[in-house]
Amino acid sequence: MKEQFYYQATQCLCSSLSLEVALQNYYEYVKQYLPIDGIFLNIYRPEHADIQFLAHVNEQQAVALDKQVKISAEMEQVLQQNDRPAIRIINDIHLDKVTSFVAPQVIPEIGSVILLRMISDNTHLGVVGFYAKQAGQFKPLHADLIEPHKDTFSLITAFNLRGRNLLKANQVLSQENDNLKRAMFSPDGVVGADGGLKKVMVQVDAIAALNTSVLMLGETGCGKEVIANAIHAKSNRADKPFIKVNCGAIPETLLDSELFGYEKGAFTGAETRKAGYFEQANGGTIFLDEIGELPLSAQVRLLRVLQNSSITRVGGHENVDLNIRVIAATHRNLQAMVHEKTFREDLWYRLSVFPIEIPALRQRRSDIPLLVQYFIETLAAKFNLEQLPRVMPEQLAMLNNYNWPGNVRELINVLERAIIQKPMGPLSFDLLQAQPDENTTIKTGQTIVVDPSYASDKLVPLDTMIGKYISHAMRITGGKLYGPAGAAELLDINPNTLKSKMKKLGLC
Ligand SMILES: Nc1ncnc2c1ncn2[C@@H]1O[C@H](COP(=O)(O)OP(=O)(O)OP(=O)(O)O)[C@@H](O)[C@H]1O
Repeated sequence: MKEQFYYQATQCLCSSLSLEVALQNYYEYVKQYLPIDGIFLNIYRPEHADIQFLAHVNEQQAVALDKQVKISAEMEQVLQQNDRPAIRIINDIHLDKVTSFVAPQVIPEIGSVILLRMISDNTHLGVVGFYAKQAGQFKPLHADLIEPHKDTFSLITAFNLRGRNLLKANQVLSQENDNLKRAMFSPDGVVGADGGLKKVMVQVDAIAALNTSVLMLGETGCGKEVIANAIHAKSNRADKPFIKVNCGAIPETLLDSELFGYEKGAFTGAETRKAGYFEQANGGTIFLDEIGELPLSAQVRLLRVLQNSSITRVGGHENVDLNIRVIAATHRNLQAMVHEKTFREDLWYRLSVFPIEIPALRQRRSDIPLLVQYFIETLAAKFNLEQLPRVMPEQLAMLNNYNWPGNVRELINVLERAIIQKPMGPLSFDLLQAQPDENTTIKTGQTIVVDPSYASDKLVPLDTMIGKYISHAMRITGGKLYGPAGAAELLDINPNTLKSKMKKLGLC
């Protein structure tokens, strides 16, 4: 019977890597042979002068514990006596100084207990306590039954402690990793805030708290809106609206009503009063993207609004006072436009109080690996991938060397395409075959070879060709359709016509 009991009980103890689960399985088995109400397991930690409870099981629960009980120097002396018996029956807990002090602090209802010492590498590791709520429950035959389990208990506890230490080390590492990421990715979602955009972020920090207008300059897709967002998030308007207006995407005839709103009955179809973007942004920040695309007539009205800090809705007479911070952005050379008289000088002065120039991605290549990692994580979450796809070094080198005319937006598109094609990775990237020269910009009318294989006698349906050509243009612009250097401009077609063509061809 003893062998059978030993065998079965050992099997239970080795049934799980989780201490409390193993202990529960063990308890369920041995309680058939012992008058016990529960089992606890603790270790002695001389370096902390305490006893740490690791697990407790009883009829109701099986829990992992991390509870420490400080002990006196006198109690420590007792624990350090190596000649203490391997197993002891304490039928009245009050008769044992250490146990009566320690055990009730974690498990209040102990009347009697059998303590099984665990030894590891010749040192006292701790004890397993088989307890009953009532006093006087245990006999030597009970101790005889469980005494052979002490080595197995010592072993699984030592392993569990090693596991816990590894887990702690892992948690520390992952915390450090998070801290590093936070430092790299900055709380406002600006990747490279500590790298290639450091100078920009110094300017952001300097200007955020003020109400000064900011003019954001930089190529398309380089992150002007991201930085505008960061300014807003760091300002005392952070809990107020941030309204983005793409000045290049609003048809000239609708500009006034979109920007300044309208009164009921102002024009056919104006059935109710509507607040424009400026009113919606009141108290917060308005981000006027593609400001260089505003026609001259609209520039005058914008200047007036900025000077008076108020608007008048279309069809109305009342002035609506505004408290707004203006951030404008453009990829154009506004100063040159001022010289060409396509941008008003007075508006330029008004907007360019504090210009911030965002460097192009190719001017801060050191941010590319960070951006790649960040967007792979973002896209993996978007596509519900369980594992992050890998990027092989030679592919990363390719991304590092590429010219990035569409900047970060193009990088996101390249990564998204690669992930869609091979979600498990390793990712390979489909960059523009001909790497544009550093100083080359793509101009309207420039020849683009879409796919040389079509330049043969074998003809394809016209829509296929058009679809391919549009996709190619979108790739070049990093997905930008509207505005200067957008696909519509490159293809010399009205953006709305292009959009509907894309819809028809299933491209968007
Ligand atoms: N530093 C960055 N950190 C994280 N994401 C970025 C960063 N820069 C750009 N992005 C991402 O790249 C994309 C394009 O950025 P954004 O819209 O800010 O560029 P933009 O310069 O305003 O473009 P456009 O001139 O076409 O309006 C966005 O999805 C944005 O989230």
